[in-house]
Amino acid sequence: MIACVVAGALLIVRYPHDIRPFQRGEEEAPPTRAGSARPPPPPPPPPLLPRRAAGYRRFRGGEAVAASGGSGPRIGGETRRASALAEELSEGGGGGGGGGGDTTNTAVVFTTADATALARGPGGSDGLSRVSGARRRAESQGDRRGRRNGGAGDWGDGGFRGGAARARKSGKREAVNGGGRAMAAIPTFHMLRVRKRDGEGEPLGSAPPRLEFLGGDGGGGGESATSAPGPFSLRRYESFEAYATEQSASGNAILPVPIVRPPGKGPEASRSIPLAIIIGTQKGGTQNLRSHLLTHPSLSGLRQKEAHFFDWFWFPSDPNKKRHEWPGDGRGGAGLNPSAAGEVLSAYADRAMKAVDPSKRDTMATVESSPLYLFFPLAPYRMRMVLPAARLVLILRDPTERYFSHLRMMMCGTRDGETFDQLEERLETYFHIPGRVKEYLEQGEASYKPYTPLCRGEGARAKDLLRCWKAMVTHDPLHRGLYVDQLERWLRVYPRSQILVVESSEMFGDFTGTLNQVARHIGLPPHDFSYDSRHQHASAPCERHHPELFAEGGRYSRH
Ligand SMILES: Nc1ncnc2c1ncn2[C@@H]1O[C@H](COP(=O)(O)OS(=O)(=O)O)[C@@H](OP(=O)(O)O)[C@H]1O
Repeated sequence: MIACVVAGALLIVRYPHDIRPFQRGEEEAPPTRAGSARPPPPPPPPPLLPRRAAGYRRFRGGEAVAASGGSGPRIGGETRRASALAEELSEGGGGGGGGGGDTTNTAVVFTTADATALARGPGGSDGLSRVSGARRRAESQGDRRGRRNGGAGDWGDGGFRGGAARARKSGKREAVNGGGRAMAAIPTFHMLRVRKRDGEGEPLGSAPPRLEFLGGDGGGGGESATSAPGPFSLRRYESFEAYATEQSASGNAILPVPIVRPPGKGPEASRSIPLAIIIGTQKGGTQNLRSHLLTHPSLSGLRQKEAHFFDWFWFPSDPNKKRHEWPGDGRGGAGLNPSAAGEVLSAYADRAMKAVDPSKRDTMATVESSPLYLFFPLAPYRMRMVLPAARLVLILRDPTERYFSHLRMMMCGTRDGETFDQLEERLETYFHIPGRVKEYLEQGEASYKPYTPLCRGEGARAKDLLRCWKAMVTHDPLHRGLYVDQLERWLRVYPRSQILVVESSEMFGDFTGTLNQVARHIGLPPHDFSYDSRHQHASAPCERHHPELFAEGGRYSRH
């Protein structure tokens, strides 16, 4: 019995399956029999692409149409969820009602797996066989571990272990690169539009999901889009606690943005919390958007672009607290009382409002942008606890474009004294990046399964979401493009009306138009924005360090 328990515990330590959002079906690996000398069998390789047929026939609400306007192929169960979410995102909220007929075009972002299905075409199996081919090649290298871990990825042993890293270390780069040569182009078509047909859509869920760890009134998720937040105003409060008290009494009503000046201190000590928060996506054009918004006369600047207050980089001042603990995380649904919320807001103001532009000190309203918020599973819940009326802005970029932008950024990021080889090694260890990019993406697709309901926030508690996070982040550049799951979590806690979703491509095509749209959403008075290309923060210059790696056929090329 004891041996059994120990063996079971070892299994859990070796393969902490409950932190693998995509692999929960495998989590019940049978424990070894007590007394057996044989080591526990390795877990089966992760399944190939998720089965698609089941959900999709039931989806009658939307016809996937390629952004180019052509009829798209029929796509699977995950898409159904994405499409249902799209309805939620569409003007007027989710559900089958509402007039307009065949008119609603909604930005939807599909997963890489969906994109593979698209690339494959209706009824085709090419994508699957390509992935299988890669696995077979890995097997033929005779490296079982490479097959298990490198062929499709493995979340065990404290992180994603890639065959690429191992093959590279053991000089077997062929094992990694060889598969890439035979593969077809990476599907790049990850963003579609869904044409919703009147009355046929299946809503995401008519009842708002109950928030189990946030507590309170169950959050705003599932509420239909009612009114836009409206113009913002500023009000001076004695303390953030006073603001939090009023906020908690007023439910989700949008209160004036609080300005608090600590007693006995001068105006330079005044703080306010940001008026609006750009929550992502990383590499979506967030810096450019924020920089331009801050040219608005009603807004002040911040020293840091990213406050990282609600995410992993939250550093509590109390050294006894673990870094990842955030006030309220462990309260099992009790949420925060106004006094605790006041403290949190004060810390947020300190952090986000560090260096207000002196010439604009009277304005005291600003915009924060931390693109990690979208991806960090606890961020929506944390934010909702203290900022139920936040005005959120979300920029979504084609996941493939986003991925390559992310990659270019990382490949520029050598630390002091670090050689490029060392940088590659480091990224390999953390994110399993090198090897051929094509293969990396295909491996990601091969191992992709839709997030579990838990990792999408259904019934999740803080500790569950932290586990999900640890699994996601090991494959960060790929997973950040899986927007559906990320959005679902936000929509559980914030009403649709508070989240403005902008597509990068549209923003890049009409920047001032987007600025006006965002300004309206966050309640700024109209302003004649002009575009300044110096704020773009393009990562292209980094490519120049190693153009051969990014050129066609190079290690980081798209083809
Ligand atoms: N106007 C316009 N036109 C075209 N492209 C634009 C524009 N504004 C921002 N960008 C591109 O957005 C990428 C940077 O995104 P972020 O600022 O969100 O990056 S970060 O998350 O803050 O690191 C970065 O993408 P890449 O150059 O592809 O890496 C920027 O070039």
